[in-house]
Amino acid sequence: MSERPTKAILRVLNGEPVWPLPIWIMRQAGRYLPEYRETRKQAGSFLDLCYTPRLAEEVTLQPIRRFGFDASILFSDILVIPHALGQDVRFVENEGPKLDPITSETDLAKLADELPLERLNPVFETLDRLKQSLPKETTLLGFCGAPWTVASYMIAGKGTPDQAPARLTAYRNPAFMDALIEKLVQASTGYLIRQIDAGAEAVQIFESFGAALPPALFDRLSLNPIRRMVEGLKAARPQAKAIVFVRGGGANLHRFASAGIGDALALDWTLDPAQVLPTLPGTVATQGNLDPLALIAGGEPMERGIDHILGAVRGHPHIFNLGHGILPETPVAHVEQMIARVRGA
Ligand SMILES: Cc1c2[nH]c(c1CCC(=O)O)Cc1[nH]c(c(CCC(=O)O)c1C)Cc1[nH]c(c(CCC(=O)O)c1C)Cc1[nH]c(c(C)c1CCC(=O)O)C2
Repeated sequence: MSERPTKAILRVLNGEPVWPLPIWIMRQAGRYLPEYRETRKQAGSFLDLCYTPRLAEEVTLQPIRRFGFDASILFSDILVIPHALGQDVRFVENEGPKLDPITSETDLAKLADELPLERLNPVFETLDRLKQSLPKETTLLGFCGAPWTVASYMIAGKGTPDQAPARLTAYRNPAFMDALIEKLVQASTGYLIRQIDAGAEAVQIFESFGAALPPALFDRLSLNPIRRMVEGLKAARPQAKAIVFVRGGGANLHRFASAGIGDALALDWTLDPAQVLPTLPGTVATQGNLDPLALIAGGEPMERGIDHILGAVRGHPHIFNLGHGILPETPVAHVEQMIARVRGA
C-alpha cells in the first residue's frame, strides 16, 4: 500500500486541494535577502557558491528559516548542466551569465557525450545535507532548465532578447539544434533522476523562454523535449513529482495538461487562473502566479493580486507562488505580508 503524503506541497502534487494554500517562491534564495548577500561574499564566484555544499545548504535554508515556506528549492543554477558538459560558464557581476558559444556540430562534439554526473557531486551533497536539516513538513525541490532555455544560453553565450540567435539556429541548422536538444534531454533527465536519489521529492523544470517560440518550433523544441524528460524521470523513479514552468506557455498549457506532462503546471503572471483553470483537465495541479512587480509595489495592488488568485483557485489543487522569480529589489516586509495574507485566508 502506498502511503498518503503528509507534506502540503506533495498532497497538492497528488491532486488534493489544500487550504490555506501551501506557498514557496521562485528564486526564494537570493539577493533580496540581506543574509544571502552576506553569505555570497564568503564564496568566490557564484558557481563556487553553487558548488560548496555547506554554503549552498546555508542559502537554501535562509528563506525557510525566515518565512517557513512549504518548499525548499535547491540552491544551484540551470547553467551547471552546460558547465558539467564541458562548456565554459562564468557569472559576471551585474551582467549575468557568459558562456563560450556553441554554434556548430563541431563545437558540440567537444562536449562530453554523456553528462559526467560526478562533476555535479557537490549539488547532490547539498541535497543530502538538506534532507537532514530541513523541517519535516518542508518539501525538498530539485530543478533544472528545460532544453530550449538552456540551449538558448549555450548558443548565444549570454541572455538575449527573444533568444534570436538560438531561434535563427533552429531554422538554419535544424540537425545541430536537434542534436543539442537531444543531448540536453538525456543529460537533464539523468541529472533529475540523480537529484531524486539524493533526496529531492519533486523537481521543477524551468522553461523560462517559452514565449519566444513560434508554433512551428514549439513542439519540437519545448513540448516534446519536456515530455521526454518527465516520462524518463517517471519511468526511472515513479514516485518523483514534476512541476513544469513554461513562461509564455499560455496557449499551449492545456496541451501539456492533456498529454499528462507534469503533476503541476506553473502559471506565469500574465495568465488569469480564473480563465485557465477551467481549460485544464481536473487532475493537474497548478502553481503561481502573482506578478513579481506587484510584490515589489506592495500595498493594495499586491493584496488585490493575491486575493484574485485565492478566489480563482479555491477548491483546486494549487501551490501559491509568483509568476516568475522574485527580484532583488523586493522589500522583505512585502514577502512577509504576502505570506500572512495567503496563510490567513
Ligand atoms: C534563466 C535562469 C537562470 N537560472 C535559473 C533560470 C530559470 C529561472 C528563471 O527564469 O528565473 C534558475 C535558478 N537560478 C537560481 C536558482 C536557485 C533556487 C531558487 O532560490 O529559486 C534557480 C532555480 C539562483 C541564481 N542564479 C543567479 C543568481 C544571482 C547571482 C548572484 O547572486 O550574484 C541566483 C540567486 C544568476 C543567474 N542565473 C541565470 C541568470 C540569467 C542569472 C543572472 C541574472 C540575475 O543576476 O538574477 C540563468
